[in-house]
Amino acid sequence: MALASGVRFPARALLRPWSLLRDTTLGRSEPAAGGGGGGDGARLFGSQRVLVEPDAASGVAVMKFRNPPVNSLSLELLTELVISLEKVENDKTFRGVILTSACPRVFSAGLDLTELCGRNPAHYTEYWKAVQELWLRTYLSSLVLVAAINGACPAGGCIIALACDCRVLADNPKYHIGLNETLLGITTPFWLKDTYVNTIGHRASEQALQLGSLFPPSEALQVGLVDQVVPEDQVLSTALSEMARWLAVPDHARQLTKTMMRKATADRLLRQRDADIQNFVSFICRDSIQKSLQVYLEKLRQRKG
Ligand SMILES: CCCCC/C=C\CCC/C=C/CC(=O)SCCNC(=O)CCNC(=O)[C@H](O)C(C)(C)COP(=O)(O)OP(=O)(O)OC[C@H]1O[C@@H](n2cnc3c(N)ncnc32)[C@H](O)[C@@H]1OP(=O)(O)O
Repeated sequence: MALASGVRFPARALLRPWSLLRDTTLGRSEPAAGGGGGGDGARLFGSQRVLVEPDAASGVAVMKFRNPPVNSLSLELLTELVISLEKVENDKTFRGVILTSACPRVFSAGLDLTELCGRNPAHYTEYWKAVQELWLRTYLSSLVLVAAINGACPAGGCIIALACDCRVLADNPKYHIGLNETLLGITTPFWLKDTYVNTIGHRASEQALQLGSLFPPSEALQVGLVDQVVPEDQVLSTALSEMARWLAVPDHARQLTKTMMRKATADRLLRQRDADIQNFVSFICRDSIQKSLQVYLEKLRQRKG
């Protein structure tokens, strides 16, 4: 699939990209933002793991991750998110997207650890390209992106939220957000570190990244990781109000300003994408890293039982 940033998608997506977008119940979905959703528009954008509720009247689409139980970012979910975002972005009806979760209590558990364990280098290469692609597409999107964080938001979940223009978090002490990679025995790639620094500053990032801090809502607000913390049942309505505030600004001026603010960070990755992939693959293939990840995954599984 030819995308602006040059990423190649899984063979099945390359052969039949829309095979990933079959399904769905989308035509029957609830209107997103004050009516007008559903119908053919919804059918056009949604997929099995990404539910899209478009509202042509407001120009806003609500995009819900639907990869139970915890919206882990599998290769399929990453691919479907990129395709859905691209389709919304290419439809001039839309000026904004709200990213949220259709799974209870979890926004996203981050990268799918089963994609990082026990696979071969070709798989890791394909997977990391898809991670890069989603980040570039969200971080550089000309649309206004608002994260309506209605659940736990560790690691890769936080990365998606950080790429948005604005973050609204539900006020539930269980809904932690942050980059906890070090606790898994892995490190954060430089471009995600840069995004963290851009959001919460150097000193706070230095501490939080090394400690693998996951912040409860009040602390996330205090450190500037999120912009608003609101009662759980008001997350979506607050995200829609935030969206209206951002959409009140003329698109061209806002988009140019966004590009001006984000270009240097994105360019750092764009200049060395292949090297970043190679770094990732050789890092993740190390026996010690594989062992750490497997121990972490096993702990997660046991915690449940
Ligand atoms: C030198 C060069 C360096 C280059 C760069 C190198 C490396 C880059 C590193 C890449 C960055 C990685 C970032 C990541 O995103 S790693 C993923 C980190 N994620 C987490 O730590 C979150 C783990 N999950 C949780 O904490 C919880 O699941 C929860 C999200 C808080 C939800 O809790 P709960 O509702 O109680 O659900 P369970 O814990 O019972 O989970 C249900 C089910 O899901 C499985 N699972 C959970 N998270 C993941 C995951 N991320 N991937 C895959 N599977 C996951 C969990 O094991 C349960 O499965 P079973 O039902 O089979 O037991």
